[in-house]
Amino acid sequence: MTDASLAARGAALDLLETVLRKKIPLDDAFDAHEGLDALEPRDRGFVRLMVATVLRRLGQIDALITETLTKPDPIKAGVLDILRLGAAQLVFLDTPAHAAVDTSVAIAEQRGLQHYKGLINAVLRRVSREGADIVKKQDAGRLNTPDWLWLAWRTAYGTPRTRGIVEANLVEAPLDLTAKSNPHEWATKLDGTVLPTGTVRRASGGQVSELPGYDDGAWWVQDAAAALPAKLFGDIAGKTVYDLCAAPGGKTAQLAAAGAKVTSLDRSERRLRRLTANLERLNLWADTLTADAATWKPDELADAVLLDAPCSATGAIRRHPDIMRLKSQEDVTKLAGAQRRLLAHAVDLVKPGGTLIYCTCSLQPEEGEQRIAHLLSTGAQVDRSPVTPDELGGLSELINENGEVRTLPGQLAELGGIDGFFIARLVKRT
Ligand SMILES: C[S@@+](CC[C@H](N)C(=O)[O-])C[C@H]1O[C@@H](n2cnc3c(N)ncnc32)[C@H](O)[C@@H]1O
Repeated sequence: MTDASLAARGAALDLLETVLRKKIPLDDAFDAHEGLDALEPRDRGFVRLMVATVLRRLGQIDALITETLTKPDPIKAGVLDILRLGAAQLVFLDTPAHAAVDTSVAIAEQRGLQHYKGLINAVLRRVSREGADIVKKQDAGRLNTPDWLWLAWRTAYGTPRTRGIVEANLVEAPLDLTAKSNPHEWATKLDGTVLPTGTVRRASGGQVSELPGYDDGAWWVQDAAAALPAKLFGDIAGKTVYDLCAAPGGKTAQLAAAGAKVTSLDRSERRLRRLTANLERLNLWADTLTADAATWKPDELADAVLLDAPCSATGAIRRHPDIMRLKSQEDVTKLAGAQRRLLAHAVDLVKPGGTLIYCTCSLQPEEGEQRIAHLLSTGAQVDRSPVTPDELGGLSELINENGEVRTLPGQLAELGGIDGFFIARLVKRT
């Protein structure tokens, strides 16, 4: 057991505790952890993989631990987290048994939990012997999905499509990139493929910043579904666009690359700094502004407005499994209220005849379909402008009966799936 392997497990334990108990998103916890910089990139990658696997498979792992516990007594949170990380390595990450068990016992010692070393050793040895058979019999998709999400998705999409969502959420998403131009050329250079919608897709893994074209700003990371809203403005060259919730800037970059005159707003100064840095790398330009999009009053109305509203992000669980452990139905209700206010105000920022696109990376109808239905029921001066299959590379299954885009993670499975997204295009009445 090396110092590095122990340090990696220690960092993973810290991160798991930060997400599960302090309710801090994994990306933020990762950025703030001081010990990670001392690790090799490969070990840092393994830390993230261990934590993401526990968060993705928490229901299965907890059921497995319960089944293999020698005594049914409740276990201390710190001990449980060590067991969870150990079990994830043994059953899902193919870590050799001695490495997973020995490091787990050593971490317990380091954290003042020496009293539990015997229990950790016994449970993990049993998991290493019986774990694979036990998880084979589990209903993985259902066990790992919190009840509130399972019920909400079944109500909205029915059981077969919910099955598709939860199965897709078990697997890490591929790496999707938007190329500034020539996606086919970049797909060849990056050993990827081009999806019907134009996204360049390659298998996940490795350091993104080491890939060809990163330093030259030839492309940026953006899920295939997240790349759709900006495309639905059509030919946007020379038009004024307000990107109201813009950071970290994936959609601003698309609009700027397409020749639009973009003003990018975000309430968070910190996130807006990331947007500026991203645009700099890409050699693209937009006006930026820290402001509340629910009240911001520009001097002029825009040809086009994009509202990529803050949401529960339940469509992005493949990439961010922590969402399942952090969000609740109360969050969805609260966010829907904010979206309602942002959407009503966004209508007022569009010129007559101009286009408003509303989108969220949520699977919850309260943050998608219901927001548009509600807006239209209030008599807002906009009409739906239905999306047609040719605008999505022929993928008609991504369009609902109202001409809105509704993607589900179980769709396009043969191509590697797609994040869950909702997109509505509206036109301001003249
Ligand atoms: C879904 S993210 C946007 C992603 C971005 N459009 C992209 O493509 O990279 C939502 C953003 O909305 C911002 N936000 C939340 N409430 C806001 C408000 N009232 N006014 C402006 N920005 C807001 C958040 O800081 C966050 O950066």
